[in-house]
Amino acid sequence: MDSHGSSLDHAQSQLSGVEKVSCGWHKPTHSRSSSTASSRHSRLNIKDWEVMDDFPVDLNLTGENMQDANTPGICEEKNMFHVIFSLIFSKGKMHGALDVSLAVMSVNKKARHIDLDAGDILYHMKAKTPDLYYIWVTKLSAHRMHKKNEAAQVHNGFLQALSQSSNLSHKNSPMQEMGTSYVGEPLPCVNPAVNGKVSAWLQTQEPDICAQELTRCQIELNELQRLVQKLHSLESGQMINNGDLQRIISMQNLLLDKPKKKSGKIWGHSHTLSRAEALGMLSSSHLTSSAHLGTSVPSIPDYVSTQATPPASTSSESKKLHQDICSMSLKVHASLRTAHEALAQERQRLQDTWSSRELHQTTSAQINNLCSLAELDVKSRHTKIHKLSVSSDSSEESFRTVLQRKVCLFLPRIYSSCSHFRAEYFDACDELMCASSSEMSDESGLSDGSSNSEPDEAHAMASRKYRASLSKAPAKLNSIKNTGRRTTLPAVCPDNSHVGLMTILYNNIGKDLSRVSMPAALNEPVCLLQRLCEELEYSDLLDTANHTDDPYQRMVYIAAFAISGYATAQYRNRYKPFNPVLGETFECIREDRGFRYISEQVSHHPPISACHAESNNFNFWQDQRWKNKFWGKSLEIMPTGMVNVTLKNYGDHYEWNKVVTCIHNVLSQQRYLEHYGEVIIRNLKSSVCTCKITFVKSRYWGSDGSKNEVQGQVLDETDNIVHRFGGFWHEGIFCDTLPNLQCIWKPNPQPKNYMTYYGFSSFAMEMNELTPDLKPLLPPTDTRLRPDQRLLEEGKIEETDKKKDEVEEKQRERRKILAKRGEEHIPRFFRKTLDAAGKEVWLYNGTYWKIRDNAGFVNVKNLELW
Ligand SMILES: CC(C)CCC[C@@H](C)[C@H]1CC[C@H]2[C@@H]3CC=C4C[C@@H](O)CC[C@]4(C)[C@H]3CC[C@]12C
Repeated sequence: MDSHGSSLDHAQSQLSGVEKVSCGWHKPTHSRSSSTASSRHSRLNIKDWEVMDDFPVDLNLTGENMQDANTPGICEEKNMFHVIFSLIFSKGKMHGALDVSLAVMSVNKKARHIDLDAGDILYHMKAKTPDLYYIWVTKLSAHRMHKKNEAAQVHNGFLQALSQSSNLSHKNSPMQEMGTSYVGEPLPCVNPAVNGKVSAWLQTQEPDICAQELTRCQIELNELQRLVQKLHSLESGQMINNGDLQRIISMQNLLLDKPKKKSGKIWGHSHTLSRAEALGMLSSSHLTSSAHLGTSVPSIPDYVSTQATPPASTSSESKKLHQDICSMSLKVHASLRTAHEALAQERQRLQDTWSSRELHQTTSAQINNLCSLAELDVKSRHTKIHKLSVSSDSSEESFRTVLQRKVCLFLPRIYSSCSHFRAEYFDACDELMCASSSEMSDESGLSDGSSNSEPDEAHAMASRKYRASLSKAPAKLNSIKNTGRRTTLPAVCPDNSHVGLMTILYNNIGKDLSRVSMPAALNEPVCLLQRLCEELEYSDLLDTANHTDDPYQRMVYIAAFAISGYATAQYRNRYKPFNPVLGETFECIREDRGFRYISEQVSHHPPISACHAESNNFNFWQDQRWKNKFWGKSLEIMPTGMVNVTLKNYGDHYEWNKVVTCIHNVLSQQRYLEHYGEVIIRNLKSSVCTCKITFVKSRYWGSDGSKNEVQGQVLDETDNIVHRFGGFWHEGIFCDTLPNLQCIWKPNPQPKNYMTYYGFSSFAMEMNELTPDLKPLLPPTDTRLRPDQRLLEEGKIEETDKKKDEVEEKQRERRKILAKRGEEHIPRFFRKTLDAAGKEVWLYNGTYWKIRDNAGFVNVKNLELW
């Protein structure tokens, strides 16, 4: 390997901790969740982050001159990185690859972090030393630049190819068909070849606005050119040939260089005209006395006087011509402007099409490169919206807009809030940093930092085994039971693939996703309060736990319940739940499942939803708030609240955290959800056992079969594994250490045509149902009575949009009134308090069911929210 190559190896060996969630069966550290990592994160400064912006791309750069462009070693870079940047982090095995040039790259020099977001995969890396950080950033940047220039070349080649192939079609250009005279050579700025090709290209999708605009532009430009030529011929009178011109110019210069004293002071100072000025003078002066032209050359005084008093005979004609040229120029300008707009739209459309799967599968590598050009521009926008990430509990309203030099500002609390996922990342790094020398001598030069992780093969085997066992296990039948509730929605979901999310996000830079008002077509007819209730779909697992004497087995059921809440995400990535307004409530009484649930939006800034459910077997409560982090293509949602469950028979109080939910490819139709990180379940009433669940981050290089994997262990007081279980959060959980091998949980089958109904499960379909007998019992704040959500459910999209604006406006007004009075909104059914760890939590205050069961909401004062 050449010296460059070995330095790369060395660099690789030192680039630690490609972010990962370990796949092995290792024991959890019994420290309290992510607190140590959090404090470390909180020290990171927002202004230390920078999004590596697109390098200036010179469309004409060739492979050779790229070497000159201050980018030493580009060719070697190419060899080293090939088209993709390979990530190797386990004993020399190639584990993954991503196209660095298409990823959004953010760096933090101070912390030596490099993040690459390729939409499907999000890598967080940390260099061990500043030198290595520098080497890596330089290499990655150089590679990105190289790729972009390469793409630019392909783009040029593509255009050229188009121009050659459409020479014929150009002959029949619309302009000629319309009989426009086309005089002389084209204007340099309007290359008819390119124009013809572009319009030919665009015309394949007739009727195409771009083609029309361009045609009009071309016609106007030709008209303009005709006028200019007329002006020229008028001015020259077709009497001057090139030789004459030369002679005139040089003589003029001769005279000008030695101006007569008197005449040189005409403007009060001696004025030596430049060659260009001389030309201008000539063109004007010879208008004055065309009879002299070619035989005598006017002197400065002549010139000046002719400027002052142009002969009447020609002035009106030339004036008219000038006016025509002026108005035609204005027209051309306007046309070009609209053409530009049309092209911008066209580009967006192309980009959307590009995102569609079929195109991905069928296009050639060349087109691929061409599209990456469009991506270049998209990325500079990404840079600007990168800051869309924000902590929901930000006291500031806004995130800062990214600076022109693309410095990306992340709020520090994003880090301080980071869940296990980030915590693990840091732990992994630390581990690596300590591991040092032995790893450096490792042949691959890289380590995955998970020294205690199970070998890949064993892990793969285990997950295959779980999957096979799961597929054999029958689904629980409770979903098929007739509940007497509706089994479908009143209307199918709207197609929202046309909604340009990019524009929405771009126009809302600095706002939390939950605060961005989106078109109704992006919403699903449930709100977040209802979405939280959906986590109780498999409450039967809690019932089982409450009837399981063995505390370790009990824990297995609690763990399965914690995982089951994520299952619905599999089909729910196209729409966004409604954001509840402050004071909005939602109740859900399920006699069939034996629980009743109440939730309330208790805070608006930051948005916090609190909920509580009770049954004969358990109590369940949580307050959910989350922070978003936008990485350029993916959006990570980091919930911060804890989930609580108490079991009536054993007095257990389980508490656990939630993992990160990542919306991959958030801006495109390839959007999908992934959950990753670690959940630690503790029983606050007993230390007999704890449980650690790992939501395995998908490996890009893995087949789809490895997606959504979950593994867990129940550990005794001395950290011995008592039970192991695993599976997939969308397919089920299997435990092979229980007395009989058992499928502990399997999601209910989806209802018929679920994709035309927002991907809802049967349970979700039942959420917003409003029956006549229920209506009078609900408080007016109940989500079921929210008019915009109801309209959406009925498929009335336009009306929903209007109503949604009204509801949101009303909320703003209420807030203003409160602020004026210096008052604060006080939630009705939940109170804020501190838990044992000193964390702020929202607990049910017991009043909701009291009112409902006694006086009824019609007899008490309620908020009027809509
Ligand atoms: C722009 C739109 C159309 C994209 C779709 C965004 C959807 C997928 C997002 C918006 C809000 C998100 C939810 C916000 C909060 C939580 C609570 C957390 O504990 C689990 C994930 C969950 C439930 C998220 C799932 C994904 C979600 C529903």
